[in-house]
Amino acid sequence: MKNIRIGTRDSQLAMWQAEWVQSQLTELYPHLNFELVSMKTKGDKILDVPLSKIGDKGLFTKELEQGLLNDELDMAVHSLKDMPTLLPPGLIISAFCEREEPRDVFLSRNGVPIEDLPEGAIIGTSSLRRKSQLKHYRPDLNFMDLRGNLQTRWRKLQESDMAGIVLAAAGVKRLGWEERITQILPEDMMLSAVGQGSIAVEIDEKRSDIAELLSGLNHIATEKAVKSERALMRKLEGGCQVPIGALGQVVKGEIILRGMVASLDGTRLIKAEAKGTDPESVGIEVANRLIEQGANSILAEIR
Ligand SMILES: NCc1[nH]cc(CCC(=O)O)c1CC(=O)O
Repeated sequence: MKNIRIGTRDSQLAMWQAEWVQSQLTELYPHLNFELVSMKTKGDKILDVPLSKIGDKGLFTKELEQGLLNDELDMAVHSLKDMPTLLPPGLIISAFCEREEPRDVFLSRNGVPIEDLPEGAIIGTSSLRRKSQLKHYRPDLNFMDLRGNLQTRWRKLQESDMAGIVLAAAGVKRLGWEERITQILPEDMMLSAVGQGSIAVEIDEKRSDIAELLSGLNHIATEKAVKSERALMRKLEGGCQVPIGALGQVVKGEIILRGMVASLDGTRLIKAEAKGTDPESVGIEVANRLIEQGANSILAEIR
C-alpha cells in the first residue's frame, strides 16, 4: 500500500489539524496509507520572545517546507494564519480547507466580558493586532505578553493576575474548549487575522499526484475569501506580526472584504471595505483604500 507522508508541527492544535486532514483523505482514498510526521519549528522553540520581535517570516513553517523540498514529506498542514503571504519558490498551497469560525474569542478568568472588566485590567496577548484593537476600544486596558501553545496560555491565565486572554475561536473549538469562551468578539471590535480559521495544505508544485488527492479538500468560498485577505496583506507588506486585520466573506459568489490597520497605542485605527469577484483585485483595492487613509505611515512607525 502506498504511504503518503503528512508533515505537521507537534502542538496539540497542529496535531488535531493534521489528523483532521489525514481522516478526510483516508475517507476519500481508503486504499492509501496516510502517515503523520511531526516536527518542531523555530516558533515552537523560541517561546520567551513576542513574535513581533523575532521578526522572522515563516517561523512556524520553514522546517516543514524544507521537508517538502527535500522529499521527506508529501504535504504539510498549516494554520493558514501562520503562513507568509509569499511562499518559497517551488511550493504552493494545494488546498484551503473550509474555514472554521474566523473571529477571536475572549476567555475571561472570572467570566467577565471585556466591556465590564475593571479599569486597568490586564489582558494576556502578544499579538499587536489584538492589542491595538483592544486599546482602541478601551484605552485603559493593560497587556501582558503571552506566547506558547494554547495549553500553556490557558495555564498561565490561571496562574497570573490577568483578567483574560484573547485567542482564535478556531483553535479553541478544535481543542474542544467551547465552554471556556466568555464571548466571541464582534468584527467591529476585533477584526481577525488574515487566514484565521483556515487550514492550508502545502505541497511541492511538481507533485500533481498529491494535488489531485487534495482537490477534494479545497473549499472554494474559503479559498476566495482568504486569497483576498492575503492579497491585501501582501500589498501592505505585513506579516502576522503587524496590526492588520482582514476578513473576507463570500455571499452569492461575491467577495466582501473588510480590512483594518491600527497604531500600537490604538489612537489611530482605519478601516476599509470593497466587493468583487476576483480575490486579488479585491484585496488590492481594500489595501489601496487603507493606504489612502494613511496605513503606510502607521505601518512605517511600527517597522
Ligand atoms: N498564532 C498561533 C495560531 N495560529 C493559528 C491559531 C488558531 C487556529 C487558526 O486560526 O486556524 C493560533 C492560535 C491563536 O491565535 O489563538
